[in-house]
Amino acid sequence: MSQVSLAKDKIQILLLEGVHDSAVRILQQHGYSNIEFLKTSLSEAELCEKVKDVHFIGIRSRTQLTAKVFQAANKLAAVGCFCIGTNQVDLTAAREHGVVVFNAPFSNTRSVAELVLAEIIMLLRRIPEKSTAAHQGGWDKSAAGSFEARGKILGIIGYGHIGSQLSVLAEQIGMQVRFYDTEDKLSLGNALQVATLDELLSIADVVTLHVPETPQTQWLIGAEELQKMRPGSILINASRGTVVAIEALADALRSKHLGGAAIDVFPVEPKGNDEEFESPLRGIANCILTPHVGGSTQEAQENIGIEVAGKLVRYSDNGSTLSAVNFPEVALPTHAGSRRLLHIHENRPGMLTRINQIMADHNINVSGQYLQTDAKVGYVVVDIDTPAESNLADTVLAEMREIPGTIRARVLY
Ligand SMILES: NC(=O)c1ccc[n+]([C@@H]2O[C@H](COP(=O)([O-])OP(=O)(O)OC[C@H]3O[C@@H](n4cnc5c(N)ncnc54)[C@H](O)[C@@H]3O)[C@@H](O)[C@H]2O)c1
Ligand SMILES: O=C(O)CC[C@@H](O)C(=O)O
Repeated sequence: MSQVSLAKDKIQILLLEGVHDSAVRILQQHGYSNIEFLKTSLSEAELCEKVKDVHFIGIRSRTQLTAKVFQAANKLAAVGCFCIGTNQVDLTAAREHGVVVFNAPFSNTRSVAELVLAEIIMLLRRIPEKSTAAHQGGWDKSAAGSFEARGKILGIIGYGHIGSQLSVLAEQIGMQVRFYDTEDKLSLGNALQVATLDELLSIADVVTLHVPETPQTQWLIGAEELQKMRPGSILINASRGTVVAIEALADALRSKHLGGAAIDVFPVEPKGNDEEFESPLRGIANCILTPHVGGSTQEAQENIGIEVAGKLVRYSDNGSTLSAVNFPEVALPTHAGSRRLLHIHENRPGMLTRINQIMADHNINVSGQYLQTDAKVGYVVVDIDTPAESNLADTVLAEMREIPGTIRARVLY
């Protein structure tokens, strides 16, 4: 057996932020037993120390994988984001270090959509403040300021997986859906796309945000945009905390320009359940504050665990990068009966020729070859017919590593 391919029990896996047990189960079922499981996230300094020996890391939304962390992570092959958002990972730095990043693009979509639908109804009925009053011994039995959702206009910003799923659910309770997206989107049911954000803000009774965190969505909703919303209307944000200027929102709620808000994500979130949550929104009436739990249901977390752990296993066992978010995608058949070599390199001309020259020099029979590139990175997978006990794969790997522009190369177990 090759000296350079790592036995599965030597492959170190670090799972952070209490990812669901289903992830551990899947990894163990596939022979990966060297798993460290932590309930919390780690700071950059802690990560830089910890990742030195780690081959695979699993995180959720709190752990920041910065360029510095990738610099320290010499052995890291892949990152699994056990969530939808990948803004917490420096995807460029990961790619430059040959680290493949996976996520779960729709495992918690339904959970977020259901929570937002519930919040729409609760806020239109002013339930948060009535409930708070009742807990304090009050009895606010009144219809003033309480409305049905039926017939109201729901304005969705970002009509992707979550936005469009919510659109379907909201129509089922009689809401009229309008949406704004920077891309042309297929409208589901009777929903209609509007041309500008301003138009959406000026017509909607409820505005809800479902955009990713990008430079374009940072502070997308500030004081000016809030002023453009209809008096008494409602704002919901379960996307990312940097999308809404939170002080401006607090002002708009205190002045009663807005009738209510539900916020699940914040510019700064506590690192763990023991840290105090600070926000200018605390104590404001008709404002639901939730601790970033839009996707936190048993169903979603279990599915995410299975999906992302499965992607890590397929990459580790087979080299498959299908659905990676920062890497050329290659879907590969299994490689029973051959040794599989992976070569990740800067996308320069002539790389494949050089790899094939090494095979020719050793008179190796190549039984399969796969190449995928993007603007920056090339990914070549080569299956070679060589007996398991031969050290030829090690020799070839060593020579492949010498090719200028090589980022990372390995031979699969
Ligand atoms: N609160 C939670 O627990 C939770 C759970 C899951 C996802 N999220 C967040 O929700 C976001 C959306 O998830 P999704 O699965 O629907 O993503 P998605 O990629 O399917 O959809 C995002 C949509 O936003 C649109 N968009 C991008 N920039 C825009 C802009 N500037 N203006 C208008 N539209 C814009 C895109 O074209 C796309 O249609 C995720 O990126 C994540 O940050 C939060
Ligand atoms: O579970 C999490 O930490 C994040 C959930 C959500 O924001 C996501 O991006 O999927």
